[in-house]
Amino acid sequence: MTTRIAFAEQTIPAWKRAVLKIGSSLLAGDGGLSPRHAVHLAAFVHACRAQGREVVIVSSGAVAAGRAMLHAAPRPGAAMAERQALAALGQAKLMAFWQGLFAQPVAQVLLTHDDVRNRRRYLNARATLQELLRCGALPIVNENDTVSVDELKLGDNDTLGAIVAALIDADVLFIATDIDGLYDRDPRANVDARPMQTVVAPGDDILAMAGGAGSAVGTGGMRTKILAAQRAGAAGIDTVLFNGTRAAVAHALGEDRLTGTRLVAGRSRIAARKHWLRHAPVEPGAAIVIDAGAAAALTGKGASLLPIGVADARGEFRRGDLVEIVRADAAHAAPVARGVTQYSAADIRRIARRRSQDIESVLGYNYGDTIVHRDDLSLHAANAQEPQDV
Ligand SMILES: Nc1ncnc2c1ncn2[C@@H]1O[C@H](COP(=O)(O)OP(=O)(O)O)[C@@H](O)[C@H]1O
Ligand SMILES: N[C@@H](CCC(=O)OP(=O)(O)O)C(=O)O
Repeated sequence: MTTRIAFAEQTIPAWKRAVLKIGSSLLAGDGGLSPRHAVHLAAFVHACRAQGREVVIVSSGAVAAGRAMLHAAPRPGAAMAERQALAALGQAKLMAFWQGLFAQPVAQVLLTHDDVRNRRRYLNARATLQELLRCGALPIVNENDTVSVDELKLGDNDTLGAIVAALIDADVLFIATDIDGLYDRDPRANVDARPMQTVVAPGDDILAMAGGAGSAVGTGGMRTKILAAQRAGAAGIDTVLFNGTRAAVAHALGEDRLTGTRLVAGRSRIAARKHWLRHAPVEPGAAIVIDAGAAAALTGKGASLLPIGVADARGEFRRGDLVEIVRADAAHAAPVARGVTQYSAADIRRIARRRSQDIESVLGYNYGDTIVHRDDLSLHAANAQEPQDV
């Protein structure tokens, strides 16, 4: 009998914020949700939080939980409406299941494709997740299956994990599954499949190694995990695949020791973000108009843009749009920078030249002290004092 070659242990870089995606294959037992593997994953999350690290869970399992409530068997190819109904039945069970494994409050976050495609909803989802982390809750994300018809569907929770990782600016995406990691061939069909321990910038050759789901409850298989790693990598985020059925593996991971596959992003997070800021289309005709003092603060001090240095807003744009930042004095006509605005044009006209502390009293609400945060801002080449990527 041939024994499959085992993965060796490797150290992964220290991280502060992570997404942990947990597949149905780890949660669904014979009679619905089973804590058998989940307890080890909960212990991993607990250990990370005890070290001051932040974790957002992306958990599958609603469909499997709903199915168990109806005592129905898995049906590959079940109609969309059937899966949606099962998810609606099982989602509350899934949250109760996780709450039973954690002392701190868990928070349910359900997302569809629309929530991340639409810039404003994206920002609102991000703000909610950040606030949940700040107040010490444990966010547990799933796809909002009830309303996810084809064009809204993210498709699988591996993709959702990558999207959430980018959304919260995570350092790493952990994907817990029922196999030790990525092999160079589908290990179900090939006993001599070889472990892939570290892959830098996984491309199509790596995708070609990955097959479909391994169980009746899993949906995407290794292929969607590699696609998720590519998506996370485009945002500069590493992905780690590990076997969530093995308590010792989950325990070691809490100490940055990995037995599994590390898929390393081909670019840094800052480079990915700056690249997007520099190349994404801006709102046509829209600009935030700033004074000379603000221009000096942005270009010379690397500061965020505050309302005190804003003179006006040009054109119409909404919170979350990417807009040009220009100087009020006609002698400096070229744009200074571009950035993602936290406030709409209408709001900016009302809070221009005001102190950040006054935003709330002027608008009746506030989205923070800055009009454009430093991280959401890219200086134009003529002003840039930071290296430009391509
Ligand atoms: N090249 C490969 N390396 C590792 N696993 C693979 C590969 N190709 C296909 N698989 C299958 O992918 C399965 C994991 O995906 P899936 O069943 O969707 O689980 P989950 O519910 O955790 O998302 C494994 O059990 C394995 O059978
Ligand atoms: N949203 C679905 C999960 C879909 C999914 O991608 O499942 P899996 O392949 O097990 O991660 C559910 O909660 O059942």
